[in-house]
Amino acid sequence: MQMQLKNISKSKFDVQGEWLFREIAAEIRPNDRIALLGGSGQGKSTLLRILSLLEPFDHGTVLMDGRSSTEWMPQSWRKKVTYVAQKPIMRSGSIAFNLQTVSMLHGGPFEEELARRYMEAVELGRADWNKQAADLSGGEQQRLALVRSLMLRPEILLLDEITSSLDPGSKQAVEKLLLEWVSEATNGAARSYVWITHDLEQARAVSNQVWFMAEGCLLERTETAAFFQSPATEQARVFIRGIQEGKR
Ligand SMILES: Nc1ncnc2c1ncn2[C@@H]1O[C@H](COP(=O)(O)OP(=O)(O)OP(=O)(O)O)[C@@H](O)[C@H]1O
Repeated sequence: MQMQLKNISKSKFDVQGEWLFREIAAEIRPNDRIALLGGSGQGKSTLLRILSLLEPFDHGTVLMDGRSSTEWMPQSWRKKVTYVAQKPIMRSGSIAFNLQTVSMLHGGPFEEELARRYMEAVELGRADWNKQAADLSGGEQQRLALVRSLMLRPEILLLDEITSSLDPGSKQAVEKLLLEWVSEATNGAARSYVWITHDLEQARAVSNQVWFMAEGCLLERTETAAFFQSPATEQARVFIRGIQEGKR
């Protein structure tokens, strides 16, 4: 699955004639592992929500396999491209009910073995499936939401700070699972992800490319090692230094 972003622009909702971001041009190719980096409020989440057709945009075109998003049924698009939010939304009911949501929505059989494998991989293997999802901790909900998204068998995952509430052990488990996931295929089609993170160690570990947003633009789009060794822009240098100094 190949996605192309052709000059996507989004205006600020509160200021006429001003842009949240402008003319974002990029592509997501099979097997891409992209870390989307940038300061707070750049519109990274908004961009991912746009790419999963959860939000409109003002200018430009998004294409999947050469067809514009306007030619796709949103449900068909979202079956291939799944956005995983930072704040998980649980359906009221049990863990089992939440896991079965996907098959209910798509009218297919519930793939229990797959669900158990993913739950195990995110260290929720011992969870009681009869427990109310609302009673899980924030980090547990975050992992359950990821498993639910994986059950959709997407080809492109758009991950929005999905380990922000996790302890280091669970965070590593999620990273390992997603690295395995992206190396496998969905019905013969290669997978890819775009992963928003503020954790530079994580970006290094999970990505082979970086998209860096600043000043309302996609300022850098480069191979991960090159981005960290010698960022091309002053903005990226300041951004990396700022995070590193914040950690000391
Ligand atoms: N049209 C718009 N759509 C969405 N957000 C907008 C818009 N116009 C202005 N904003 C503001 O821009 C910011 C965009 O937030 P968004 O979550 O997309 O950024 P982000 O880069 O993901 O930030 P963070 O790293 O803090 O999560 C918010 O402060 C929001 O209020």
